[in-house]
Amino acid sequence: TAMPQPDLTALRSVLRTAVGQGAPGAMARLDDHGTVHQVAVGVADRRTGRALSTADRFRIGSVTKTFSAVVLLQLVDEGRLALDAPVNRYLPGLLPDDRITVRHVLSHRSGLYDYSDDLFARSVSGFEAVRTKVFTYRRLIDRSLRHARTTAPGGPYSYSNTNFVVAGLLIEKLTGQPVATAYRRRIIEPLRLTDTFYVHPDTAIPGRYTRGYLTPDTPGGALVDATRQTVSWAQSAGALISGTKDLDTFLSALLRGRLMSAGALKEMRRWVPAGGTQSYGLGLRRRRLSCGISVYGHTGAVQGYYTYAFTSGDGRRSLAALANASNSSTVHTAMLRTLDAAFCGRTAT
Ligand SMILES: CC1(C)S[C@@H]2[C@H](NC(=O)CCCC[C@H](NC(=O)C[NH3+])C(=O)[O-])C(=O)N2[C@H]1C(=O)[O-]
Repeated sequence: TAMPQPDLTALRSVLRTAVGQGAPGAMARLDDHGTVHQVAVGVADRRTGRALSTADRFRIGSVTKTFSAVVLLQLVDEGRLALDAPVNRYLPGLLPDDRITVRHVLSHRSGLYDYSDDLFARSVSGFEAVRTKVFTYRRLIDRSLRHARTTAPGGPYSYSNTNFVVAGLLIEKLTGQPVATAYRRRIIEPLRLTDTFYVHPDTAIPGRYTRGYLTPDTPGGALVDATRQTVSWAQSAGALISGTKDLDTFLSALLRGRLMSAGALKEMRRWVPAGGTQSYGLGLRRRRLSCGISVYGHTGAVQGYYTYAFTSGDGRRSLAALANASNSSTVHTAMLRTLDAAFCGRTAT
């Protein structure tokens, strides 16, 4: 079925609402069959008042999980990884249960506890305690294993950053390279993503970027400039830096089958329920929108930055949206409506 025309008036209005709800800035880049629409509202820097631009780079949080899943599915295509093999076959002794498979990890059905729940129970002090810290993957996994598992392997979806730290370990073990090299050689260079970087443990965002602001838990508290951080608590689960153009390019290429075999993409799109109108595949979300259209991609929430990167089933209409705020359910709820404006158009309810 033909997709409704995007509603650019609604898109601009939604971004203004997000800024009205406390985000210093909000922006979106919509690539509709090659016709590009770009909207930016508010500021990239509260101190200087510099206007936000869709050319500004930002931290994409868990959209990183989709990049990590792509690398591992390419390794499946290369015959170097089996989705239904135990993780411990590749990383002997890592996990306390040989029944946890690679597929369980990539679909958040491993039962591994999410260590970040402990880290950020108190948003600002939790962030300040780790913002310049450098963790090893194994230290993060050790933090998770101190807790009981949330489900038996292969049980219901239960989102956990720990799963994509395991994914990072698998990438490094199977490629013999750091994840930065795997992202660069397998995705960034082939797609010419000139705004996409993995700089961990460096805290600086290369080139031109928007600052990111963490909303404190106490209502009315001062925003915290969270721009400078290692994101070492997340790494292969959330430390990539990118831009709106690159995210549109990446999601479109992914859904158009340019990053892996048709078989591997089919595996990536085997869905499990993930709450509400969402499903989860392998490092990939599917959201069914108010008009019944489903879109494919991932959201990201890292201190200071909310990212929304989704494309249509045929990969021909892609939206990348960003608010330089976080820990704000009102901003997040507003920003989710960029998807309805972009893909449902005037039929959005
Ligand atoms: C499932 C999510 C939303 S959370 C998960 C991951 N981000 C994190 O796990 C960081 C959570 C702390 C972020 C922080 N929140 C707090 O400190 C709350 N106490 C803030 O908002 O700045 C990511 O990114 N994912 C999003 C995803 O996949 O969409």
